[in-house]
Amino acid sequence: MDYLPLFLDVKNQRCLVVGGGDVALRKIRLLHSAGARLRVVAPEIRKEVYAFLSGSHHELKERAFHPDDLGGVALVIASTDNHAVNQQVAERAKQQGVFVNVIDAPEAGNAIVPAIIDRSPVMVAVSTSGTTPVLARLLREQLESVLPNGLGQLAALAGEYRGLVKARFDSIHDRRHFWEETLTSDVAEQVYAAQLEQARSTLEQRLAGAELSSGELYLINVAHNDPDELTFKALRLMQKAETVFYTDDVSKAIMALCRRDADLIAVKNAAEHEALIIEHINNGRRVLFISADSASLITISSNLSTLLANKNVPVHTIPTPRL
Ligand SMILES: C[C@@]1(CC(=O)O)c2cc3[nH]c(cc4nc(cc5[nH]c(cc(n2)[C@H]1CCC(=O)O)[C@@](C)(CC(=O)O)[C@@H]5CCC(=O)O)C(CC(=O)O)=C4CCC(=O)O)c(CCC(=O)O)c3CC(=O)O
Ligand SMILES: NC(=O)C1=CN([C@@H]2O[C@H](COP(=O)(O)OP(=O)(O)OC[C@H]3O[C@@H](n4cnc5c(N)ncnc54)[C@H](O)[C@@H]3O)[C@@H](O)[C@H]2O)C=CC1
Repeated sequence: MDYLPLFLDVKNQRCLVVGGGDVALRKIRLLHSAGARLRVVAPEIRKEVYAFLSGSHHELKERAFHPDDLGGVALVIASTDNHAVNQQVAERAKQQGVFVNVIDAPEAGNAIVPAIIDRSPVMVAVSTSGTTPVLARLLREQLESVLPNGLGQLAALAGEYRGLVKARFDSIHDRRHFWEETLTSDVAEQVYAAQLEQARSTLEQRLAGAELSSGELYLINVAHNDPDELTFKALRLMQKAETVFYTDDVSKAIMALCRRDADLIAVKNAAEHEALIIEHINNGRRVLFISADSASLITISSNLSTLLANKNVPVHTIPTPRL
């Protein structure tokens, strides 16, 4: 990882943009929409910038960059069309310990502006670490087309209820379960259909009536060991599972798609882990057993089915067994 992705609160923070051309305008709009106080320095500043930054808490200076411009700033964008000037701005900013984004030479600076999907409060940012900005844009466009418009409203609504949900469920595990179910339930559909009041009442009903979660078991065979060959269902379950038992023949690329906070347990001899698997399920956890070896999956599947008989535990097997 060459860059650390982070979301910064720049409200009321002084941010310096050196340059006042097309690219600078794009960055100025972005900083402005995040509530920054701007200082723009350039011999020629596009007129849109004046129209845009009319408030008194912004400073516009129609002259070349001077190192004193860095005084008191939280973040710098070097966005002139003069490579040497951009380098100088970057050097000075880094000397002063201020993060700087350089629009014509990312390696000269230490911050990158990503392609952004803004469904505030939900934000998605894509970067190619400066290698291929057009790819970042194309990915952003693809993601835009699959992310519902109402995503921000859903997050805002859920945010209002976090305190109540915390009070309702003692363990983080049950809270997580509640949110995973709720955020993929009718509540989400109602928010997306702009029926906010209805969504609110459905959420409240779920909160009032929700039972403590029961465990689940997912059995996935990844014979191909290639992430591109995974089905949507396999991926969804991999991202739901809180405990993952895996055999060492599963590729790293596939394991990387499991949820980040899952407990990963390496398995040599599946039979030795059956009791532990059952224990996790009985504790209400969603357990995944994943292997590239179909024989070991068939064995564990039939052993666990016997042990779980009459327990009403949902079991999902992928690929679906053919009769
Ligand atoms: C390193 C970075 C610096 C930074 O942080 O600004 C950078 C650098 C450079 N961009 C160049 C060119 C173009 N950039 C765009 C567009 C975007 N560029 C953005 C970010 C970044 N660009 C950062 C890396 C992001 C990452 O990690 O991937 C986006 C995502 C965000 C934004 O700027 O707001 C925004 C898309 C927003 C969106 O649509 O969502 C287009 C137009 C297009 O694609 O339509 C072109 C013209 C096509 C071309 O020439 O490639 C050049 C060559 C200049 C030249 O040749 O003269 C350099 C310099 C170099 O690479 O050396
Ligand atoms: N990061 C990105 O997304 C992209 C970066 N680029 C790069 O960005 C560069 C700038 O592109 P544009 O904004 O379109 O150029 P532009 O010509 O519209 O603007 C250049 C600006 O730099 C200012 N400037 C020049 N010398 C200065 C100095 N000493 N101090 C302060 N300001 C100074 C000018 O007054 C002008 O406002 C291009 O040369 C290209 O290398 C181009 C496209 C996309």
